[in-house]
Amino acid sequence: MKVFTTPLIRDADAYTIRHLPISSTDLMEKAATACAHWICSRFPATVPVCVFCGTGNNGGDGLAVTRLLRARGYTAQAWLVTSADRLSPDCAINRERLEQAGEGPVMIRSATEFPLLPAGALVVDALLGTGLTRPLSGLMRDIVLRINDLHNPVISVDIPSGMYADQPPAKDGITVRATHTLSFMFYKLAFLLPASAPAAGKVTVLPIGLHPDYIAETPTPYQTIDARLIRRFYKKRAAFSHKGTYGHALLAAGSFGKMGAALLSARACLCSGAGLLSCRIPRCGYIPLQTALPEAMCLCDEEETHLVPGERDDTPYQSIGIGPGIGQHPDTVRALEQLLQGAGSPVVLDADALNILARHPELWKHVPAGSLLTPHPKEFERLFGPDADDFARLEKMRKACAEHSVYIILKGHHSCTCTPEGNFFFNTSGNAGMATAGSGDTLTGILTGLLAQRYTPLETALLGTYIHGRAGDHAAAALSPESMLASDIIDHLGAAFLEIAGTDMQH
Ligand SMILES: NC(=O)C1=CN([C@@H]2O[C@H](COP(=O)(O)OP(=O)(O)OC[C@H]3O[C@@H](n4cnc5c(N)ncnc54)[C@H](O)[C@@H]3O)[C@@H](O)[C@H]2O)[C@@H](O)CC1
Ligand SMILES: [K+]
Repeated sequence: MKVFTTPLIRDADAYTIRHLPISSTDLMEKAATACAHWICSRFPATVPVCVFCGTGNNGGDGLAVTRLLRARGYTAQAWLVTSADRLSPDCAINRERLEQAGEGPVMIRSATEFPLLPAGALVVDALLGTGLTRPLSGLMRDIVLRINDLHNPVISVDIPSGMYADQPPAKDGITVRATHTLSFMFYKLAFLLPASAPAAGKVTVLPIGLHPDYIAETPTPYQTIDARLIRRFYKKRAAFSHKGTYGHALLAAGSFGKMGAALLSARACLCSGAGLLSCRIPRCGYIPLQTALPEAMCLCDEEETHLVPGERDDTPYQSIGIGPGIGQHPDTVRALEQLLQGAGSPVVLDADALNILARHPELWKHVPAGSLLTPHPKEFERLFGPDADDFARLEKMRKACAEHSVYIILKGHHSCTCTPEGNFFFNTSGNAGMATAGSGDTLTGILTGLLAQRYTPLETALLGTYIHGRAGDHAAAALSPESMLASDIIDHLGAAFLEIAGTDMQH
């Protein structure tokens, strides 16, 4: 799904009004109807609804939602927060409509007029939307602070009031902390970035009928990864295929005390469909790996405890994953250099392979074009230095991917893949239970397994992050986010693949 910036959303709005055609008031009615419908499908009419409105179009949405909820039998009350009486035209129309339908909004002109809410009330935040131009101050700030002090569920209309959609939060700025945000038509960039996203709570994108031509034809560097995108290139296995069809993967992983990382990535690689897997490991890992994963072949290094440069290996691997648990021994640095020099096609680099690269930037010249790097934020910082905010980091990712012709998957709640062309794909699957030891090793294994099956590096990044997250979601549903382990993610990869393959695979 495309992610548009606020100026483009406004263009989409204007284009829709011109070409459908539809009036801006009717478009607001559609948006408000979608919100009211969502509320009705989740909260019974016995729940009182308190709607806090501003004087722009976000406030207009709130006034319309109040009217629509009342029409469906809810006890809904609107408050209009304003220190002046100037309302946007559509907000003014909706104030009038609410008055005509019974009872208009109650004015709040000072924080002392903040109401005592009925017990168990649902709060709707329609104070400010994408028209935010400056940090909250004065009355608006006071009201948001009062809302944040409540213990009621808070539904933000379009975006939490006070949050910028396309720029970092202001220093000392405040924003409504929503339980749930109902975003019109698209995700906002802020919902996908760690500094702002938590305040949005759970985000639901509500279609409001913006013109499909505009959406299809307008380019944007930002997209979310979802099942629809994945199904465009997911390859079902052919009946007349053999293990060679699905590639031979090599994983260089493990050191003394960290053979678990090798084992996790190796299992994940095979469970993602690689035809054959060889594991390049130090000698100490031979018995555990062969015992725990008989499906994998082992290439043991001469050294007992860590990877060292070895003899030339001319096997034509379809993919090579390097990094889980390898440590940073000087011999391992040379082993990494040797592997990169011999690779010839894109590799997957993770964990200590990235830490070595950060300390030995001269190795960059050996990283094959199209390779996939999977840093978590700290590893990213070691590689490219610290950033002032999430947006500065996106810009740094864009430059690094272009300069080195690589794909970077910055791991996080919405893992973000950046391409050498400067496009960003945010993953939407996964959960906090995946913040557990070895979760990254499983991702490396999955990516190496997909690359072996001749998915392109971009397809590998998108399918890999998405399926890793979905497997994590299945694991969390079965075991709870607290109890699930990285190996449970691997155990649920099958459920995630079946989901993507569709129902015909399940019989
Ligand atoms: N584009 C769409 O898809 C649609 C958008 N609609 C709504 O329209 C909203 C945008 O409406 P507007 O552009 O009128 O903007 P807002 O409703 O966000 O507010 C704009 C007003 O707030 C003032 N303002 C800005 N920053 C402020 C601050 N820190 N403190 C106090 N006042 C401040 C502005 O000067 C302006 O008067 C969206 O968020 C959405 O809720 C819907 O009504 C219809 C469809
Ligand atoms: K809002």
